[in-house]
Amino acid sequence: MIKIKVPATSANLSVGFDCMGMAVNQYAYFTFQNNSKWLTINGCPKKFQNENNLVYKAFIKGCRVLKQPVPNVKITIQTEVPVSRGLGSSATCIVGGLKGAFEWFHHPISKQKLTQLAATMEGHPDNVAPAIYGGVCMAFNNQNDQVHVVKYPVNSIWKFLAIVPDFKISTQEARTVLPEQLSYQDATFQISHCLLMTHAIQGKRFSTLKEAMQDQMHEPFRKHLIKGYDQVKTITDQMHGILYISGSGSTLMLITNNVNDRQKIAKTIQNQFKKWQVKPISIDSNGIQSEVDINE
Ligand SMILES: Nc1ncnc2c1ncn2[C@@H]1O[C@H](COP(=O)(O)OP(=O)(O)O)[C@@H](O)[C@H]1O
Ligand SMILES: N[C@@H](CCOP(=O)(O)O)C(=O)O
Repeated sequence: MIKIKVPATSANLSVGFDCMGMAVNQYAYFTFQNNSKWLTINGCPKKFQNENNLVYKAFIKGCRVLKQPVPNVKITIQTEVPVSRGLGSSATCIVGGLKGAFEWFHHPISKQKLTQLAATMEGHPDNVAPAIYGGVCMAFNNQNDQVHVVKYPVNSIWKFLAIVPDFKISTQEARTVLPEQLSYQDATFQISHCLLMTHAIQGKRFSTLKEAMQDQMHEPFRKHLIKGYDQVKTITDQMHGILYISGSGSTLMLITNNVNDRQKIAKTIQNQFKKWQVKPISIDSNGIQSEVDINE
């Protein structure tokens, strides 16, 4: 049996639209086994238990890349990553399915190649890169469509809180609200703030990270999709927190520099949003893990 563990990811990190992401300690587990039927998929909502399942599609893509026939397979999914909440559930499926195919045919695959294939399926590399490498990553495709990944160190002072609303936002839909063009002024603002952010997360200064995490590229257009955003932003601003929309939402990610503030903010938000999940989260530094169990 092939067992694969893929971390959830929080993409964009405020000012790194489509190129920055962070792996976090919530996981999707996928197993791939021989099957007498052509396909069985367990452990996910009924509507995903068919050939359109993203894990299976990625598995097929992996088989095609290897020029191998698609085998009969039983896929079991067990996941802590909520669907369409901006925590990279689709990236876990794509990365897990591709890796599953390479393991199936005992074919090693480099992290770079896996990122390349996964980013092509996902359409942007900012979730798949940290899901594969772990930590905070910057990733982009160059003009020859080769993916570049850089992993940034993060100071252990930063504490994270995932604020997960009780409603979904599909990434596809959240991309339709973005404008088609950006002015030079906004581009300069964004580049400078993203550079500052990559510097600030390595350091300890709260005011520098807060200054850096002011996005102009997607949050102003997406925040209206998240009912409660303004309320949460007011609380976090007043209580020594930094807030950004995780991926395309609906999750809001809070950053503080001490666990006491994080706990107080969590309590205040949970009191006002009883149906939301408010949970401390930390960085996963390993990325995808896989093992083949020959006894199962
Ligand atoms: N557990 C799962 N089983 C099957 N498909 C899943 C699962 N989790 C996510 N997906 C796929 O990923 C899609 C959600 O992707 P997306 O809207 O980008 O949200 P997210 O921000 O969570 O990545 C789902 O519509 C489905 O196709
Ligand atoms: N850069 C993408 C990231 C989407 O992340 P997800 O976790 O919501 O799938 C975007 O902002 O559209």
